[in-house]
Amino acid sequence: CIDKATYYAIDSDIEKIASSITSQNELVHFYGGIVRLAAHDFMDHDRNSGTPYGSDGCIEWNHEVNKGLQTIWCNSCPLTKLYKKTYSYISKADFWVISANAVIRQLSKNQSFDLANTFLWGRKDAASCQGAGDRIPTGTGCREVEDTLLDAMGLQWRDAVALLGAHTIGKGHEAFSGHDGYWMPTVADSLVFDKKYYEELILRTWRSRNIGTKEEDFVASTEETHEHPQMMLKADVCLLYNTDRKYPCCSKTNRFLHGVNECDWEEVLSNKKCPSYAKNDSRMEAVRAVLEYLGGISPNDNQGPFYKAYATAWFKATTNGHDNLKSIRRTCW
Ligand code: HEM
Repeated sequence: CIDKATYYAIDSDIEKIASSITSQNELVHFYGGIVRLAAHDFMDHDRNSGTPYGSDGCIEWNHEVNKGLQTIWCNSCPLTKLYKKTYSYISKADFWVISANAVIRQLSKNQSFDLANTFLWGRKDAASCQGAGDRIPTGTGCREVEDTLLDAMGLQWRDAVALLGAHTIGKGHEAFSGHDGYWMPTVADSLVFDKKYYEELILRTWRSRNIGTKEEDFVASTEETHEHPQMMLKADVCLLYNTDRKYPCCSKTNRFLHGVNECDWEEVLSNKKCPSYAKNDSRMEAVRAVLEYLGGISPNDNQGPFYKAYATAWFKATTNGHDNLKSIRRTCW
């Protein structure tokens, strides 16, 4: 049984670990890594396979795509130690989802976004999940998002767009995925779970980076990126622009900084505008979702549409493939 007291005890234990981390950069990775861990556990679900996997506490740790997760879950990692010391009577899969829920609550605006009411427990851990790593998307674009999140996991575009909004927290690492940078302009912004991901996506000039390598992605053209590069994956930018059709490209070709076109800082890309989707393209559903989660005309602080969609998508993703999960009780006694 998992009751409310246990659920919130995990939340507060994670807050305690976070408060002991003094470096902001490490804190960003601690928080971001926990949500990524839960996501990698559920993104291997394939409803069309004889081995559907999903949220089952099983990850192919040595797979390239999971690099970096071992800094969150390992014998000496605070999260793992917490689990082993106090909560090992519940499944790892449940613990990872509760931990990610805790991160999201703690980093949400006014700590108001609490996923406790939609949390279900009872996931069972799998001892092995061979091939699971091959199912996790690496960021090549929207064909891959369709294959994984839509076709295999059975989600809608609006769910996929909401889940990718989690990139508002955390960062990419040169040493792990090879994608170096934060999705947000500042480290402080990367510690807030809000709709800023969509604002950044739509408002900035994004130009292709790492062209011709397997780390192809986008970097923001902005003077605010002094402390670190601000980046987006192809899987992020393709929610608005058809980067599967044209890459390299630049999202806004008519902006200038110090007299130089923002697309032409490293490569000349001002003649390669990222194409919009045709009106009848099924991916317009993704574009419409991005616009919806902006919450109205900018600037505004309306987190409602994003939080609502995220809760729906997160529920589907974390319960996928399970049919016997239960709500948390008021008390187990
Ligand atoms: C198409 C799907 C996705 C792709 C291609 C993708 C790709 C990536 C990549 C390449 C990184 C950087 C890893 C590193 O270098 O440390 C990353 C980090 C992250 N991802 Fe995703 N991701 C996807 C979906 C998701 C989902 C569904 C979630 C959660 C709902 C999520 C949450 C995160 C978070 C929070 C981080 C930051 C990790 C940290 O700070 O260490 N991602 N993702």
